Amino acid sequence: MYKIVLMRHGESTWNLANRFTGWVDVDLTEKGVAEAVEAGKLLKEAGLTFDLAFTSVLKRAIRTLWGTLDEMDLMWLPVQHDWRLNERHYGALQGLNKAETAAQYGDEQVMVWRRSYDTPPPELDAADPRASYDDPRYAALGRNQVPLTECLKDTVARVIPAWDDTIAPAIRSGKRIIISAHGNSLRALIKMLDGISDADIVGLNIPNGQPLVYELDADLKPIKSYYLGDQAAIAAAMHAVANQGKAK
Ligand SMILES: O=C(O)[C@H](O)COP(=O)(O)O
Repeated sequence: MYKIVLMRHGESTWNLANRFTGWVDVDLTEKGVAEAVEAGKLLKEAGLTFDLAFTSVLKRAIRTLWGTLDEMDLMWLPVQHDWRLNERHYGALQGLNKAETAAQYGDEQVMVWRRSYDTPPPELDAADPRASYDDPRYAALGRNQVPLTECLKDTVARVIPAWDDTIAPAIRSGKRIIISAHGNSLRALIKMLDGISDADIVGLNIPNGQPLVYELDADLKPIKSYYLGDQAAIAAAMHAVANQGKAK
């Protein structure tokens, strides 16, 4: 049996401001930093430790990992940064307030943009300075690999190869791993692991900074999964994430 840990980054400045973030590289709030440390405490209490970490190329996930590993006295751990673990690209919505967007376009439309499996938000213009073409962290990617928007299906199409190419082989080789990533890149991974349908994935919301343990069998199929920490607080946090896209 293998045990792996998935964790969404702690609260970011744009989580606090309720803005669509996607590939925008915003930092953690003080609360987000504290959540990362608290996650480290929970992991230690659960008797978990790691040999290798995976994260995205966005600082909210990286800094969360740092805070957690620091608390666990594991700052020496090898870390693989992979753009394929980035948040889902939120297209032209990036930077907009979610509740204001719902007030303008309606809760239903925003729900489609946030949670439908295969309808992406409106695309960024390729000439928009917010496009990531010139960002050095994506220099190795072809222009057609740098998204201007993504639906969850598009995110699945990059997260699963990251799992197959690097994460799954590391687990099979016996490495105890933690993945610090994002709400929607983790939804993509969990969809695959748990075999969740395109319709049912709409209802899955991931709270910030809470370690999610997956116990996997020899074929890397989940035996069970559970969040560490205060279960009522976690349920409330998931509910709050679900409601972020509603007009106030
Ligand atoms: O990119 C974002 O805005 C969030 O990290 C995830 O947002 P969502 O829960 O609205 O998809």
